[in-house]
Amino acid sequence: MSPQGTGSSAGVNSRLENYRSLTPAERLDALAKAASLTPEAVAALSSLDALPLTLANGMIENVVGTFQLPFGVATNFQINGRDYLVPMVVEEPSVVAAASYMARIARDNGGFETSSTLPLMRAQVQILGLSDPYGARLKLLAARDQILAIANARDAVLVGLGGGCKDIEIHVFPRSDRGPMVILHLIVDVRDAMGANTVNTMAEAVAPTLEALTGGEVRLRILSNLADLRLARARVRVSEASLATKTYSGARMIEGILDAYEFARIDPYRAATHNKGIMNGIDPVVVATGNDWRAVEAGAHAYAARDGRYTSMSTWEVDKEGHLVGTLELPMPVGLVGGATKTHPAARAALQILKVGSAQELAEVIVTVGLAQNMGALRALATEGIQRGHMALHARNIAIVAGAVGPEIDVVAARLAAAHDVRTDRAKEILAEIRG
Ligand SMILES: CC(C)(COP(=O)([O-])OP(=O)([O-])OC[C@H]1O[C@@H](n2cnc3c(N)ncnc32)[C@H](O)[C@@H]1OP(=O)([O-])[O-])[C@@H](O)C(=O)NCCC(=O)NCCSC(=O)C[C@@](C)(O)CC(=O)[O-]
Ligand SMILES: NC(=O)C1=CN([C@@H]2O[C@H](COP(=O)(O)OP(=O)(O)OC[C@H]3O[C@@H](n4cnc5c(N)ncnc54)[C@H](OP(=O)(O)O)[C@@H]3O)[C@@H](O)[C@H]2O)C=CC1
Repeated sequence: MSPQGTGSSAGVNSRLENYRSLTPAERLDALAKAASLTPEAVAALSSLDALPLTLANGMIENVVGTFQLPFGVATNFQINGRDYLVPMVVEEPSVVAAASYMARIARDNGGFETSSTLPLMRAQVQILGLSDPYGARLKLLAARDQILAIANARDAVLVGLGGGCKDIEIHVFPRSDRGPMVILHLIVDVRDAMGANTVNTMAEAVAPTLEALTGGEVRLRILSNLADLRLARARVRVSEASLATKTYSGARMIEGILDAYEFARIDPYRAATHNKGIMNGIDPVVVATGNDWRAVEAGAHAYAARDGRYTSMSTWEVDKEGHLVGTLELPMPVGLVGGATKTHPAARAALQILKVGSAQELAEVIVTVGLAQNMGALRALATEGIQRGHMALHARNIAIVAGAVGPEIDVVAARLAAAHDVRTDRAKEILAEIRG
């Protein structure tokens, strides 16, 4: 069986109909054709040894083996008029399905729109032992060009690419439990890198000069994961009609989504779960592309608390035409070079599937998937509840836990889902019946 595309204006067609009903091998074949994958990328995705031990041993310490996770592809994404197939590495069922479903609805409404800022990262240098922190601030500001020159001397490659240290900021904490603190921020355009190593090198390089300029003593020299100058944004606008189901009207769906959003906006207990739903979309793409998901998580949650109160990362509202409008803006420090992006063969294959031309474009795609995932979860929660769709897909996991193998897995899962009774003990009973 082969999926049929329904056409798209440019390059890849992400509308792969019947994709879910294929076998993994057939899906990979269809993906290879749709995304024109190289034989190396196909081999990396089909191999049971996608990360050879020799490579793994070079990546971290005390390696004893490798750990595999499912690699799926979300379909239907259209962003700024261009189609994207989205690689997602995740252990949780219903995430890829929900992203694909919401992308399908968005696609029928013109797709997602995105934008982003320049890839600017912050490195912090902590200066202690000062009795005149405001005086030190002015000395540092006066030496701005000297500090930029020292930082940029550490990365000729980056400067040659148009990046490098562009500015400094001084943050003064006149009183702390450890005395006055002056924190110098290096603002660095890291181009297509995540940039942590790059900015850390620069922070360490400028430290002796900062001590000489201020008479203080430098302690920490490290990037900030609150990358609030490196933002990616996504917006979706969908009609009432496109949200309607057999059971719920579009108007009821929108009211439910607005109630759910308001709950997350005012209550941090709900906001944490709402935002986890957003990260359900974001982390799998970050992991698939070999990027640092801890950095992305840290930045996203810190940004959600930037006004001093933890709240929803996304917003949901209704425009004058009655359409539901969702937006998401997050720090998105991800790269196409550096870290594991070029080391891990499957991460290289993921970037080939995405066909992004810059780290900024990758960041925009990732934030879009987060917004789609949020819409999927709210749509389910605001009406039928999460369990029907999620547990039906989780049933296959439960079948495996109960001991089902091969074709038994789908048979047991289908019976669990049909009875809306997805439990391991029930799965064991069904398995015993099948095996006679
Ligand atoms: C799960 C669905 C999509 C089913 O929804 P459905 O209405 O049963 O789906 P459908 O069978 O009508 O299919 C519609 C589309 O969904 C996709 N789809 C549907 N099934 C599959 C599948 N098996 N494999 C691949 N794709 C699938 C696919 O794109 C398909 O269109 P097509 O392209 O075929 O024309 C829906 O119930 C849903 O979106 N639920 C939400 C799921 C979710 O949010 N999961 C996250 C885990 S729960 C959590 O951790 C977060 C949370 C919820 O706590 C966050 C929060 O509280 O805010
Ligand atoms: N708190 C945190 O989040 C921390 C994270 N990390 C880790 O740091 C790693 C990411 O650091 P990162 O600096 O991105 O990685 P790398 O140092 O591996 O790569 C960045 C370098 O690649 C070179 N480069 C080549 N082409 C480009 C291009 N187009 N754009 C930008 N740079 C280019 C640059 O110079 P050159 O060729 O001269 O190297 C640049 O300095 C991740 O593994 C992360 O986990 C580390 C410390 C802390």
